[in-house]
Amino acid sequence: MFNRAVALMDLPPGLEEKIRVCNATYTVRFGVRLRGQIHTFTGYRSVHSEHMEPVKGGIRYAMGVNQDEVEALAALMTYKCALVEAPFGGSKGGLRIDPREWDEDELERITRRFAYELIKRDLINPSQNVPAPDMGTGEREMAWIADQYKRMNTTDINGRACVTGKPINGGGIQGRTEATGRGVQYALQEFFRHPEDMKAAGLSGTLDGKKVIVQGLGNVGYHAAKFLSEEDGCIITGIIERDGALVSEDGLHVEEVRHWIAKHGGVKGYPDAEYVEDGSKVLENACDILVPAALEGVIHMGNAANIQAPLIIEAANGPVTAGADEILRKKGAVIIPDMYANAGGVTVSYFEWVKNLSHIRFGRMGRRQEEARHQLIVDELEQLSADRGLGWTLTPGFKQQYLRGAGELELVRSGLDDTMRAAYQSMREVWHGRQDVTDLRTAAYLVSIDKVAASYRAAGL
Ligand SMILES: NC(=O)c1ccc[n+]([C@@H]2O[C@H](COP(=O)([O-])OP(=O)(O)OC[C@H]3O[C@@H](n4cnc5c(N)ncnc54)[C@H](O)[C@@H]3O)[C@@H](O)[C@H]2O)c1
Repeated sequence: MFNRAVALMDLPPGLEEKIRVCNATYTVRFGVRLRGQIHTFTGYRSVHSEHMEPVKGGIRYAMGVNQDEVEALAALMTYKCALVEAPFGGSKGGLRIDPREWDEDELERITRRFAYELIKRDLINPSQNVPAPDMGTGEREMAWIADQYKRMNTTDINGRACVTGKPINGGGIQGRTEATGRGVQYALQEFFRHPEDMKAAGLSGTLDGKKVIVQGLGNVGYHAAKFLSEEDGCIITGIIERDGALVSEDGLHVEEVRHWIAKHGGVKGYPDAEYVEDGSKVLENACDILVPAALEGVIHMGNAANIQAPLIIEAANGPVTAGADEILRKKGAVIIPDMYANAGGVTVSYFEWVKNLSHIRFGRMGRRQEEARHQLIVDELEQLSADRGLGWTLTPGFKQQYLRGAGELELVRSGLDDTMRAAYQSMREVWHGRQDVTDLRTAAYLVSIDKVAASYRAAGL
């Protein structure tokens, strides 16, 4: 898919290869004494592109983690950050572990040891490499990593910015936990503002009443499904989880299904819905919008022709394989690509990082006369960015809300909404503006590779 895009670009000779390759991948194997014996774990941190630093990307805990996967995900982070103008290069990390096999104390020891290995090599560092949550990790793991960094760098005043997705009382920012799911919602809201785009998928009207199937009720899928059903009137007709799927044409109650899973360990037995043991078959059910929000490669050459959804939004990273992408495009389905669709997480991570580095409390100060102070802070942040060539930009909505003394959550939401709208506009200008571009993924690649190339050209190699 990268190749399809670069074939349409006029890059200087050799730059395409420089952008494509992953700069470095560090593999770590470490032992932790647990349950009376030493267990050896394998982890990775891959840096795809350092055209901007720090580099950024989540840390995933899953048994399927391997070098190829983290490198592909690190590359995706480069393009994602460029597309939403978060001033970072791309990185990704992973630990080959099934987190459900270990209790909390054990996971803390494993996480701290993994973090130690990465911190001592500057692969976790506020100015060089800043991880975030991904599959199998969340704010708890990020808090352990931040604390580990602090212990090893006691005098680093910017230490909190070494990782994002932290809990609020540990230097996090409001709205980060749900940011990726919220971004999926904003992306769909933006798509449904454009009749021409809806028409391309054979859809019309608004999100209200649209039938949605979601795969994965984890961090991303749960929040996306919750917001779409509670705030936009979507009907969640299918939820696919590890142990099977639930189907109900009348709509599933996302919060209740989530509670059921927490209590029973899976969806099986949930009342008032049909249970389908082979959950992946439900990806093929008729609906208006399909939201794969769990694993990569779930829509492949083997099932792509059977997918009935006219609109697929890639909430997960890489849920549609390259072969399936082609089949779906030929069928006329529209795919909102991962590099845009799930960029809400890194966008709000960027706000958290800026908050940590600026040592400024975001949000309401309580008094009208604070407005002048807010203006000063905005001016100072922009000046700092200009002086140091950091490329920080405060979006117009964010600035407006900040100046009127909005709370932190409002700031985060408006900044995220601005970002998702602007990035969508940049993709759709290419999608509709060029005869040789017929899909949003190619458009997204063109926009982002162009930005990465511009950075390399400006910096020199
Ligand atoms: N967390 C973030 O901020 C973030 C940001 C960008 C992209 N992503 C991507 O979104 C995807 C999901 O991440 P997450 O953070 O929500 O992970 P998570 O671990 O919170 O949730 C994953 C969910 O998928 C379910 N699942 C696992 N195997 C499944 C299967 N075979 N069939 C159906 N469901 C299955 C799990 O039970 C779980 O509910 C990943 O591709 C991740 O890279 C996450």
